[in-house]
Amino acid sequence: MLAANDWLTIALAKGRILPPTLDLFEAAGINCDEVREESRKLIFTLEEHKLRFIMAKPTDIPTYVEYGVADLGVVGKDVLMEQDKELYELLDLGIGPCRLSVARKAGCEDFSGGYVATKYPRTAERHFQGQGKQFEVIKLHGSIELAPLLNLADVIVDLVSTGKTLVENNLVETETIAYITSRLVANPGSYQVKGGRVMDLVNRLEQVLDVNEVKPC
Ligand SMILES: Nc1ncnc2c1ncn2[C@@H]1O[C@H](COP(=O)(O)OP(=O)(O)OP(=O)(O)O)[C@@H](O)[C@H]1O
Ligand SMILES: O=P(O)(O)OC[C@H]1O[C@H](OP(=O)(O)OP(=O)(O)O)[C@H](O)[C@@H]1O
Repeated sequence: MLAANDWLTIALAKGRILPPTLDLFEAAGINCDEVREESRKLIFTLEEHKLRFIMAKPTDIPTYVEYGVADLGVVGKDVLMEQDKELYELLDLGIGPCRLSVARKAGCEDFSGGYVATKYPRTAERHFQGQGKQFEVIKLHGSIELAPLLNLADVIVDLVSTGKTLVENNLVETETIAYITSRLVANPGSYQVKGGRVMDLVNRLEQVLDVNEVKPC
């Protein structure tokens, strides 16, 4: 008989990375139909696989995993870099490819210092401190591209994928800080105690990723 700790709880990010995450789990043999249905349910129990999915905001995923209420989580590298928690990063899932970049208004001078608007204050600080620039970070929660247009900030640090948002707002990308994809992360304690189950899932996902040949972004 399976022991209680043969159950795994996985925190999944609601939003744009949820559909490709479910695609991946399905390809690994885990039927996610119930999770895909339009619903306000936040916890899904998959008895057959002894899995529990919890649906959380992307930026909260590391917290659920850190405290061990989720054994595993799927979250963007952008969030992991910003929060820098003690989690094990087990797999690059290749989902949600984009880059974290610096951008400014087209035609403006290069950034030598000033105001930086971003959802990622710690990452931005590390970046500009490393360049020895004098700056002040303004934390925003979305539509970051507004900041330079309204002269709230000289530059932004934000995610770029197609580049459409920058182009449509007359902004230009000047530096790439990091290439981003979503990662499978583990609570270190869960990794020790539930190693067999965790590695079984990792192996299944790895096989799917091998078939799909995740390309570096
Ligand atoms: N334009 C994009 N293209 C591809 N991946 C992206 C893009 N924007 C964000 N991502 C990735 O998807 C993750 C989740 O983004 P999503 O837009 O769903 O949530 P969010 O805006 O960060 O959070 P919230 O919904 O709480 O505001 C990000 O952490 C990042 O890794
Ligand atoms: O290069 P693109 O393909 O245009 O994508 C980049 C945009 O996507 C994200 O915003 P999101 O859609 O999550 O909205 P938000 O501004 O509310 O965070 C990101 O913050 C950029 O604004």
